Formats: sequence, structure tokens, C-alpha cells
Amino acid sequence: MSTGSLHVATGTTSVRGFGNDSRACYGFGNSGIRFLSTELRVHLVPKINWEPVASYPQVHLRLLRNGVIRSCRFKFHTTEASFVHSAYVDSIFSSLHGSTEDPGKISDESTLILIRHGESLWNEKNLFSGCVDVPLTNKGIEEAIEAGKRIRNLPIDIIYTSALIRAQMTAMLALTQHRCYKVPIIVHDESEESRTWSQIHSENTKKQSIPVVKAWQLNERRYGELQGFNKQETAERYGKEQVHEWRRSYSTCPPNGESLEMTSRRAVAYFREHTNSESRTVTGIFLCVSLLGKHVMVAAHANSLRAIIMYLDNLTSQEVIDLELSNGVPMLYICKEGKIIRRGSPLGSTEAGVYAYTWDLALYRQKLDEVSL
Ligand SMILES: O=C(O)[C@H](O)COP(=O)(O)O
Repeated sequence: MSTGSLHVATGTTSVRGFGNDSRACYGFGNSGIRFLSTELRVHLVPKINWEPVASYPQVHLRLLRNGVIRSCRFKFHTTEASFVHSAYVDSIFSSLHGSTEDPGKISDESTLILIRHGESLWNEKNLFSGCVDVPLTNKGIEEAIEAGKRIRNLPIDIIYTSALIRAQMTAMLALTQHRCYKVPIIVHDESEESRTWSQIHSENTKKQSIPVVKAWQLNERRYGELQGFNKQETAERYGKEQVHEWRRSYSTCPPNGESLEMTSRRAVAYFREHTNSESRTVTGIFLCVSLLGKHVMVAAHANSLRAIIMYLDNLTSQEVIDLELSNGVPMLYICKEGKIIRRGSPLGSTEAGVYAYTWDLALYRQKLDEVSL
């Protein structure tokens, strides 16, 4: 094994890595590496757990404002490094640097929280919802608040939700319980105008906000011609087995709807990487957690989350059949040393049941306690 280093054009700074050849850098970049520029573009191909997860021809590593990159846990091959600037990335992530100033600077561990929305009015009526945009019931509102209580001591830098109101309500209600008292703010980047109109001009206020990114790719699977029909009545009409197959199999599509496999193609693709239309930057929830070391919450749906969990937990198409997600129950994953591993039980009905504390999370909580004294 030889030592490799990536020299960044700041004159005084270099990033060191250890690799098998001169181009490979991995396991480098834990807290404290300083750069003189605010952003670095690296063309890289990351590998997690020694397996290639995807090809990222261009990935932007946004450095924190004070020039500290907290963690880079990917093994990757560098071919080029250059400095870039992206207004979009800046607008989304400028508030993220708040996490280092937040109680409990977390050094080498990041968190991913997945929450299925609380009960919707159509869940209550046992109707196939799919992409129909239905709000929460009172019970769903309570479930979202309860979910918020369970994750109130976990750090959150950015929130992703689907484009559907039940997921957005869940995210917003959950955040009302968080002890960081930051304000979740929906990012409007649909057009130049919406970006300009929704700009926050105070840096200080920005630091007190959490960006909420809406993505249709995280929507519930399209249930096609079943949408609006009662699940029980549909089972009586077409047979229990057929309906179970439509609802739980990996590759069977409900009539004119999406299979889990199709849902997975858009949801997992978005989760792993997507290109921002304005800045042309490649980003993604996975990258955000793994590469940038951000603490991310995703509020979405039974089937978009089943697809993401299947990906994260490496489940087979057979195993995913038995994966059931309850409304409003947060699941916690921890990213450490390039691995994202499940930490919390989906059945946990208390904060302690949702996750077991790691050292860094305990520290974050302790700092929250100190601030609120
Ligand atoms: O879309 C729906 O009806 C539900 O949110 C998920 O339904 P399922 O449990 O039938 O997949």
C-alpha cells in the first residue's frame, strides 16, 4: 500500500490520502483539513465498502465557510481538481455550515433519518392513495409530532420530502418538536423568479433555518387505476393474492401503475445522485450524508422508502416483500467511515427505541442540554 496525495491549488494546502496507486485516495479528510477556497470540484468515482456504488463524473464538494471539510469517507480516484462556484448549492447549503456552529460539532459521523408520513385521510379510509395528494388526519398530525419528539435530539442539516402534502406536513410538524429550534424552510428553485423571490437576505437568519427540498422522485409509487379504490374491496374483487402481489411484489405493476422496481428507479436514483437543473451540479441525499457529512432527514412514503431501504440494507427482491413501514415511525441510519448502517428500530415507540446513541449523538444531545439550561 502506498501513500497518495491530492494537491489542491491553494498554494499551501494539500489533501492526503492512502491508496494502492497514486490516483487513489481514501479514508482521508476527517475533520480539520483546511482549504483556502470555499468550494472544490473534484472529478471522482467513489467506492463504498470497496464496491463501486456509482460513477460520479463531476461531484462538487462544498467546503464549509470557514474552509473546513469535516469528512470525506469515500475511496475515490481523482482525475482533476478545480474551483467552482454555484449559487444554487450556496443557497441550499449556506445554512448547513450552521451545523458546525451548532451544539455539538460532529466530527466523523453523519445521520440519515427516514420517516414515512403520518396517517392520511385516505389511509384512514383504507383507500389506495399513490400519487393522489391527500393531507394528514388528526391522528397523522399526532404521529408526526410524536415522530418529532423521538428525533428531537438528533442533528438535522437538511430535509428532503416528496412533492406530496402528507410528507411535507409530517416533516414540518416533526420539526416543531426539535430542540435546535431552527425553522424548516421550503426551497423554491422551480424558476429564477421563485429563487429570487424566496431569497433570505440575512445570513444570521439563514443559519437558523433548515432547507427543505421537495422532490417528486420521492413520491409514493403510482398506484394507477387502483388509486381511490378501497383496499379491502379491491381484494374481494380481484382476490387477496392478486392484491398482495400488486402491493408488495418487487416487479409486478398494479394496472397502469408503477411496480416497486419502477418506483425504485426514480427514488433510489434521486437518493443516490441527481443533477440540479440550474447549477448543473451533481448532488444527492447519499452524497450529502456520505461525502459532505451532513445530517439528513427524508420524509416520504411507504413504497419510495421501501425502495430506499432495500438499497441501503441490501435487501433482495424477495426480502423486500416483507418490509412494512408504519406511519410516522422514524428510522435512523448512521454513516461512519463510508458505511451507512441502520441504527434504529422501525418498531421503536420511544426515543430510545428509535436509536441507540453513538458517542457523537450523545455529545450533540449533551450540548443541546447545555444550551437549554
Ligand atoms: O399509496 C397508498 O395507498 C399507501 O400509502 C401505501 O399503500 P400500500 O401499503 O398498499 O403500498
